[in-house]
Amino acid sequence: MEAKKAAAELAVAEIREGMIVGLGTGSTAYWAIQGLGARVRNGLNIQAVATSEASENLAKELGIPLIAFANISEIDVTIDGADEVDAAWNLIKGGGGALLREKIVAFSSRKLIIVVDESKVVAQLGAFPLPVEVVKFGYELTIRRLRALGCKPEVRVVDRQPFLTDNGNYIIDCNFGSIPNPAGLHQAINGIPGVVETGLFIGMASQVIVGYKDGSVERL
Ligand SMILES: O=C[C@H](O)[C@H](O)[C@H](O)COP(=O)(O)O
Repeated sequence: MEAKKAAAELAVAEIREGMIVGLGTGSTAYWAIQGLGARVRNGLNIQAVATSEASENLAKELGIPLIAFANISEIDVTIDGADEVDAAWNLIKGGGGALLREKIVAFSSRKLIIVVDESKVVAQLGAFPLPVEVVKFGYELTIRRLRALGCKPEVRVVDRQPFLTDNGNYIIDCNFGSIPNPAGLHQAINGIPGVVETGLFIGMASQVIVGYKDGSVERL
């Protein structure tokens, strides 16, 4: 917890008066939203957009003002977590199932700050099963096409029910073991009809902040 919190707090320190801020999802982004809430209570004037219903609810509880997407063209800074980060700052995201909204928000963000603890930093992506969001229609066929790309795909199940994203879709966790060519794989998966988006974030991170168990933090 200390590692995630320390990384999140350093990211929150970069938020300035008047910014539009993207709120990530997950246990590390949670600390960033808490930190932002504290700064808002101390008078910081910002507006936020959220990458999940959970983060939106948390922002509301903390009194962080939210702005509709219709009223903005760009987000100044988004702070979000990741499941894996490689040396080129390519990411696997979606462990919490929020990858589609996260990618939509990240794509329109001038700056994407990724906050992780040290366990997420890897030499090569792929030990963490890659989350892929797919529509329900024909998902059995979509899974076969995913398997043909060399992974062991599994429909994500929570409480013995297929997990549904905030968008009403399934998540297929694709265990590749290792992903030597993240950009190529992202393209191949997104080429399968039925796939909505992959959890591979290629060249999107502008900054990576790593927290360590002893509470220290490092910018990569
Ligand atoms: O869908 C969830 C997101 O991509 C999270 O940012 C990611 O899974 C990391 O979450 P956490 O900070 O809880 O490890």
